[in-house]
Amino acid sequence: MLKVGFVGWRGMVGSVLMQRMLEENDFALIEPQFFTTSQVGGKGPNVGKDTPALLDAKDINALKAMDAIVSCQGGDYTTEVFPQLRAAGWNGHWIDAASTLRMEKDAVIVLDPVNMHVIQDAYAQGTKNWVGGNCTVSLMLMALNGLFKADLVEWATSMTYQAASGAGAQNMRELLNQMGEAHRVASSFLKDPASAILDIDREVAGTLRDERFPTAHFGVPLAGSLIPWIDKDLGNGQSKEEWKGGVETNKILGREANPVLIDGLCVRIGAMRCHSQALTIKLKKDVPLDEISQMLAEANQWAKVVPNEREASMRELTPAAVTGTLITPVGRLRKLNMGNDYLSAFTVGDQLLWGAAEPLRRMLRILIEK
Ligand SMILES: NC(=O)C1=CN([C@@H]2O[C@H](COP(=O)(O)OP(=O)(O)OC[C@H]3O[C@@H](n4cnc5c(N)ncnc54)[C@H](OP(=O)(O)O)[C@@H]3O)[C@@H](O)[C@H]2O)C=CC1
Ligand SMILES: N[C@@H](CC(=O)OP(=O)(O)O)C(=O)O
Repeated sequence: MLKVGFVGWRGMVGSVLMQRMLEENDFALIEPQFFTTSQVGGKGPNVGKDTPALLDAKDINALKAMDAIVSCQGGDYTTEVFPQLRAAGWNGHWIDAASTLRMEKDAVIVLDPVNMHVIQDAYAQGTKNWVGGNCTVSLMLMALNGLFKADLVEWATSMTYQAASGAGAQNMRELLNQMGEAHRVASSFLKDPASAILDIDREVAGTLRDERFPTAHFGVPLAGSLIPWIDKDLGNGQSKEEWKGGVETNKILGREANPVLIDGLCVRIGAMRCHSQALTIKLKKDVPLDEISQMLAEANQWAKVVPNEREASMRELTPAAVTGTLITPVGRLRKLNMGNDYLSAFTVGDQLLWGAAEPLRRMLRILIEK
């Protein structure tokens, strides 16, 4: 049985991973060892079987005893520990949620429903570093898999609506505190059906701009507003999140030599854990919409096509409908006025499931089944 070490299992991504592994009965197939950076000697999570006490996640000798290590601990941990482990001669499989190693030559970005061929080729060539993709990129590829498989995409722009969870657990809490504060200042007006909406709006706008409004994590209000920048400023007008859209998509697809052009704007909105994105896709040729829908629906079992109708879009193509599920619905499919080779699409996906934990879980499963 594969000895698998888990680091970062009690964080937000790690907890979702544990939940999914329990649902799929993965722990029955491995010998798990849990690590920690803060609670050495403590008890690991309940995974349906006895596990040894928590070991120190920085103890290279303890880590070296593992056949595979799954880390959801974060980029700083990877930067510190991974090179030491390899330098110490460890030759096991490293599966990571952090972005640190994604673009390294000896690492594969894993999203097996989309790039099983890339994973299998790399495995055969001895690759041992497997990294989960950026959530926005993975969710876009899960939904649009059919179009990429058919090599129909000449270029695409992605305009995103990204949830608070992408910024971390503290940011989700802050969003709710901001919502609460906005409601609090308006509550006496809301109780009075005769109150003027512009009075309510003035109170809310006032608190959003008040220096006491809770913004320690986002830096600015998100509730009642949005933030049109995610991740670092690359200095060329592009955010790092936007840069990832192009480079990670092509690396996942194994198309670095012949890249598909992907670019867009990434925006944070007040959703909890589902990222959405609106795409404009330039097709290589005019393909009828029914054929496109069929390709998308057949590409993988999670890419559900939602009819481009008001009711269905409002009910099925929203963060509220998708949160906590593995489906990556795609809808608003329409030929744009620019021409029959211009397609619009809208997708939604849970950024902690397919956006983070699920590709790692499935990669571990691929290794278990080898
Ligand atoms: N958030 C996201 O949407 C995504 C994140 N990722 C990547 O995954 C990695 C981890 O992110 P995320 O899960 O958000 O990180 P978290 O901050 O939730 O967890 C990271 C670690 O913090 C420690 N920790 C300290 N206090 C607590 C607490 N109260 N509850 C839980 N854990 C605590 C734990 O380590 P210990 O047990 O050792 O103390 C935990 O493993 C990052 O590299 C991120 O880039 C990837 C895709 C999406
Ligand atoms: N940057 C993403 C979340 C994330 O963790 O991305 P990455 O794994 O590429 O660092 C977001 O804010 O929504």
